[in-house]
Order: sequence, then structure tokens, then C-alpha cells
Amino acid sequence: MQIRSSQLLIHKAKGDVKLGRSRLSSLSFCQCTMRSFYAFIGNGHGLEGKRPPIVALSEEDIYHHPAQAYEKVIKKYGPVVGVVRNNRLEYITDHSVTAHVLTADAMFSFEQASLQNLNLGFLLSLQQSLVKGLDVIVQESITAKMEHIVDSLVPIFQHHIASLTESNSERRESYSIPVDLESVARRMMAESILTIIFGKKHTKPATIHAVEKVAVDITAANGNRFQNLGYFSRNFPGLWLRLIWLKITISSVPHYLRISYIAFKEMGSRESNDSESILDVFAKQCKARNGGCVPFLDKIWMIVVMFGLIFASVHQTAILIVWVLFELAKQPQFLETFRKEVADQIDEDGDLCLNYAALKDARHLDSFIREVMRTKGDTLLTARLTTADVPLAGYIIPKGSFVTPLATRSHMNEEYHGKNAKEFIGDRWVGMEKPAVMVSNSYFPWGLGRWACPGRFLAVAAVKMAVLYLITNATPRLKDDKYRIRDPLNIILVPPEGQLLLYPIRKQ
Ligand code: HEM
Repeated sequence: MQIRSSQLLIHKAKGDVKLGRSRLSSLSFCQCTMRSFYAFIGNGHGLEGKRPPIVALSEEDIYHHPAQAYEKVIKKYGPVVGVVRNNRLEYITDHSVTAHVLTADAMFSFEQASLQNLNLGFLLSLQQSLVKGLDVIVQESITAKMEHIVDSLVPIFQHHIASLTESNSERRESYSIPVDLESVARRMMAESILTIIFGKKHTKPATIHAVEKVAVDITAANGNRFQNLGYFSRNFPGLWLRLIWLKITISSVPHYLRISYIAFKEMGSRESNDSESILDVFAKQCKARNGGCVPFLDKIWMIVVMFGLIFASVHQTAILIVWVLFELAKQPQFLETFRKEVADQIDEDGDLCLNYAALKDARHLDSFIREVMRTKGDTLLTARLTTADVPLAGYIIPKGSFVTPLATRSHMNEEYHGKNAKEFIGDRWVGMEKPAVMVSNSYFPWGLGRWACPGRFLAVAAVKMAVLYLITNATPRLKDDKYRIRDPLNIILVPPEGQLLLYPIRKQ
């Protein structure tokens, strides 16, 4: 019976999403075969209970119009719909079950979903949980010390942003400078995270470069998120991931070794570890427990956590900096308000001196960032893996299935955000006591529940520093006043495409 109803729904869905013969034949052979296979046997588990409908979506729809395509089938067949993507069946859910899926951790595992997405499922068999280790480090060593962290990062942002316009300081104000914002943002974040993990003394250009490389590499291996752009990766995801890991292993070994060597040396150093860096604090605690030395396995563990931290933080934050600045460049009417919010922080030499309190007080900018995160079009931004056959909205979701709430169903929902939910309103959140870091089931670009991103306080502070230093040095504009979304299914990791132009501001 179940098989039949799945087949029927696939058929119906084809009609709904208007998959005519010609469009269907454009689906790759591989994808079609997998879809038919799933349609025929469901998920391959001999399950009792009602399964959600399985709906066919074309590659064109999934990769080029994901929000519209998923919305359409969710509205029609929701609240839970199975869709095959990259040869894998995943269950997409609507806003009515978002909070349940993202917070009922015993049934819907964040850790299993994220490690399997990265093809790092073997890490689940470690004695200690990598994700919990990361969580604790970020909470205790970053989020709890934001004042100190911001003070140590301010010079990095000041320096990199100033370098964008300094070499051109002779130019008149009307000249524009084209800049590669993504590279600069990634370098700033790489240096920031190095400073946080190792301390200032290790921020040499070669080490910063190694961190940038590692951040990009691991992101590229992030299986089902970063592989939407190429034919090969879409149709042969398993093989593609293995090749990517091989490429990473070969091309990046020197970078991994460089970072690991510094970490090993730092933790093993006989000198007292008296800085506030994550490595020094960790080494000090270990030494106190182990008669003055850091055991070998603890060093290895710390290095694994450190790479996890680089991966979680550098690239994603750099991409958010690009999104926010591109949106601001398109909407220059907000510039003056943002500049005024930090006007008190400008010293007599005309230099902006930021600290964490000033960043928190920049409420219009905070609202703008929240609005960018709400509207930029994230669809499948976080997932959970079922740990058993799990009941959900009247269906049974088989054990080992990926379940993903459709973010646009919450972020653009009129029930939550009013009639103008789809509009970008930069000051929508001013005075609402809803800062950019505050999550709920109507806004979850940082995830939700136990695993909501612990680094979001750092990420928002970094975006604010980048924006504020940039707009006090220059006025950002976009060439032709527009940007293009390159990968609509992967807004969180792939930056928009466009040419940012800076018009330097002369100091008075
Ligand atoms: C714009 C930048 C960032 C975005 C958009 C982002 C987004 C996310 C999302 C969506 C999750 C999954 C949460 C869930 O599914 O409930 C997550 C988890 C995580 N993020 Fe971020 N993140 C960003 C920056 C950072 C930074 C800067 C750090 C570290 C300093 C960080 C550390 C983590 C960690 C460790 C996790 C795993 C969950 C946990 O340990 O609780 N992230 N992030």
C-alpha cells in the first residue's frame, strides 16, 4: 500500500511542479534511477507505519529555484515531504515542526547529521564527542570572553580594512577602488581565529595562509552543502567526496602539518602558558592535572578540535561579511545611521576605536544584519539525522534519515513576520529586543536548540567590525548596483557574485 501511495504521489507531484516529458528527460540518468528506486521501495527499511509522501523535483528546480520548488511541494503535501537530492532521500519539513526537529535531540541528532554530511561519520565512534568538545571550547573560551576577544581582534580588522583603501589614499574621493571582499574577509577571519586559538605571536602570514587554505578545503568537503555547482559532484557525490578528500590530503598536507606542528610545540612548551589563547588555557589545565605535561592523546584531541573550530568559523563568517556588505552597498540609505551609531567612538585623530559594548550598541546595524540573515534565501541550512524510527506529524520517519526544516517557510512566513514578511526592511528589528543572534522557530540561520551555533556572538561582532571599519574609511557601492546569487541552495557557504567598489572618504 505504502509503495503505491508513494508512486501515486510522485506522479501527482510531477503534475504539480509541471515536470513534462522534456524536463524529466533532462534529469540525469543517475538521479532518475535513484528516484525510481526510492519511489519503489520507500527508504529501504521495512517499516511499519505511514511514510511521508516522496515527491520528485527536477535538478533545475532543486539547484536553481530551491525555495520556490520546496515551498510548492511543502504547501501541497507538507508538513513532511521526502525529496531525493544528490542521490539521497531527505525529508523536508515545514515551520509547524521546525522547533521539534531541531530541538528533540534524542530523536533527531545534530552530531550524526553534521559528521555524516562531512563524510566524517567515523568520528562518531570516538570516546569523546567532537561536537560537544567544540561546543564547550567556543562557549567557555570565546563567547564568555567577548570583551577581551573583541579587544584583541580590533587591530586585525582595522589593519585589513584600512589596507583596502590606504594604497590608494592619493586618489580623489570620486575614484572607486574595486576590491575582492571575499578574500579579505577570509584573511581577517583566519587571522582572528589564529589569534584566538594560538595568541598574537603565531599570526605570521604563512600561518594565516595555512588557516585560510584549511578553512576552504574542509568547506569544500562539506558533502551535501558545497557540491551544487558541478555536474560531476551532483551526479556522483560518493566518488566526488572521495576525490575531494584525496585532493585535500595531498594539496593541503603542508598546511595541516604547519598548524599542527605549532600547536604541538605550544602545548609541549616548558614555559608557562600564560596567555589567554585557547591552546595556552587548555595546556595549562592539562599540565595542572598531569604533573606538568600535556599527554600525547590530549594534544591530538586538541588539534582535531582546533581544525573543527577553523572549519566552523572562518569561511562562514567571511561569507556573511560579503552578504551584509553587498546588501548595504545596494542600500546606501542606511550608511549614515550606522556611521552615527559609532560616532562617539571616533578619537581626535579621526580613528574609530571599537569595543564590544560599542558593537552591542550598534542596534540599527544589528537589525540590518538580522534582516540580511532572515531574507538572504537560506533553504536547507541545517539538518538532523533520525536515531530511530521516529514519529513526525502523523508519519514515521525511518531511522538514519536526514530531516531538514525548510528555512524559507519560517523566515518568510507572514504568520511570523507580518504581511511584509518577504520585504527587506533594514530597521525591522530596532527596538524589538531581537538581536541578530537571537534564534527561534521563526528565525534560525544559526540553527536552534542545544546545538544552535555557539560562535554566533563572535560572528556578528566580526561582521559589525568589518562593516563599521569599512564604512568609516569608504562608501561601498556595487558595480551596476547589483549582485547575483551563485548557488541558491547554498547561500550559507557560497558568496553572492558582484563587484564591490569602495569610494574612499578623506579624514577631516
Ligand atoms: C556567519 C557565521 C556562522 C554561521 C552562519 C553559523 C551557522 C551555524 C549553524 C546553522 C549551525 C548548526 C546549528 C544547528 O543545527 O542547530 C552551527 C553550529 C556550530 N557553529 Fe556556527 N556559524 C557561524 C559562525 C561560527 C563561528 C564564528 C564559530 C566559532 C567561533 C562557530 C561554531 C559553531 C560550532 C562549534 C557549531 C556546532 C554546534 C555546537 O557546538 O553547539 N560558528 N553554526
